[in-house]
Amino acid sequence: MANTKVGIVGIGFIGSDHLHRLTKTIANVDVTAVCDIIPGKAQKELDRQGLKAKDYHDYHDLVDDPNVDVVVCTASNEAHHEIVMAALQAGKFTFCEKPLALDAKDCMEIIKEEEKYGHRMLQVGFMRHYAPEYVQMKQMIDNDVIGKPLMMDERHYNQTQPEEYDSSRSIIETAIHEIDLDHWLLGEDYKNIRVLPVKKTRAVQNDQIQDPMIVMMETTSGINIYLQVFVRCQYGYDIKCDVIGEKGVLELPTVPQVAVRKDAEYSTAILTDWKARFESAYDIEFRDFMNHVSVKKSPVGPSAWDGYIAAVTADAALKSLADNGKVEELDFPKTPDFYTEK
Ligand SMILES: NC(=O)c1ccc[n+]([C@@H]2O[C@H](COP(=O)([O-])OP(=O)(O)OC[C@H]3O[C@@H](n4cnc5c(N)ncnc54)[C@H](O)[C@@H]3O)[C@@H](O)[C@H]2O)c1
Ligand SMILES: O[C@H]1[C@H](O)[C@@H](O)[C@H](O)[C@@H](O)[C@H]1O
Repeated sequence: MANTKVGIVGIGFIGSDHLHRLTKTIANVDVTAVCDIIPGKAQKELDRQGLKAKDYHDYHDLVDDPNVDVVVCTASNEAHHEIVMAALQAGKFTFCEKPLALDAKDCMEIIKEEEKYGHRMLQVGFMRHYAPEYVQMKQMIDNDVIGKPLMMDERHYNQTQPEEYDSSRSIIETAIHEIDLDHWLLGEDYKNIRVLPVKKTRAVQNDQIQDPMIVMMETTSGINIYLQVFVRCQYGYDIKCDVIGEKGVLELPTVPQVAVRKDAEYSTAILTDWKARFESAYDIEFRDFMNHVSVKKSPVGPSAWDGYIAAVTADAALKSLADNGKVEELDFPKTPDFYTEK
């Protein structure tokens, strides 16, 4: 069988990483085209990785290229909606990094476009669904290992983010992982969300940016989730997830690192970025996505509907933050059959 031809739009940090993954780790794929809005950026990355592919500057050309079967969108958040719409309109299976779009309204437009095909065409890059440790947590919750979950205690810390990374990105780009993940882990919708502005770090010189922040969510059965988001914590990339149940606690493991005993110290390293922390999750995610779309089967990973649910919740979170932590009630439409049919 011929290799599947992939085009990648947006060759920044994760675009370069997925380019490497799709050419070196995932079998039976050819990356035939790349595109970045910044002239020369994609070509420079091709050269750095010793690869050859068509280099476009306008994503419309990549999407319409008959030598591209599948579109991977790794462009900046604000470009996702237009790129995904164009890819779907061109009839291409599409992988879009999270968030699916900037808000729920744009996600709904994507859903309407996808529904025209009568089957799923799109997967969203919520790769934690593929991380073996989260998969195990989900199985343990489903198998009642700790009884009914009562609370969750989470941390999403980045070592740093650029000056322009504002509070809204902390929600729609950072907290969106847990917003999506927790509802998948627990198998419940959210009832409400609030975002508390807390004492700010001096690591950002812009008093309009709220960093850190505390995101609190409650599910329909009353499970309370407490998530600290801190995108300039300075010390490392630190992800925590505890699920506290009636009979016990599930703890997300930290990535195993060799411990060093030396000079009267005992230490283990902390990772500094998402690339290393979730490397295997990204690999498994792409293997699964490509296994399906390469034989023209619908992808089965996180869907546009998951992207929409996360965006509705993120919209409410932004509202809460603007309103000094007011509780925002959430109400979701029933999941369309389209997204539940196997
Ligand atoms: N799943 C994850 O864990 C994960 C990790 C990192 C990033 N992401 C997501 O991936 C996306 C990219 O993040 P990044 O850190 O690589 O950002 P980045 O800024 O390094 O890269 C984005 C690239 O997209 C390009 N771009 C923007 N608009 C474009 C357009 N219209 N056409 C073509 N190229 C365009 C930019 O020039 C840039 O090179 C974001 O949406 C982010 O949320 C997801
Ligand atoms: O806050 C970052 C997250 O920790 C990563 O996992 C990526 O999603 C990245 O896009 C975000 O900026």
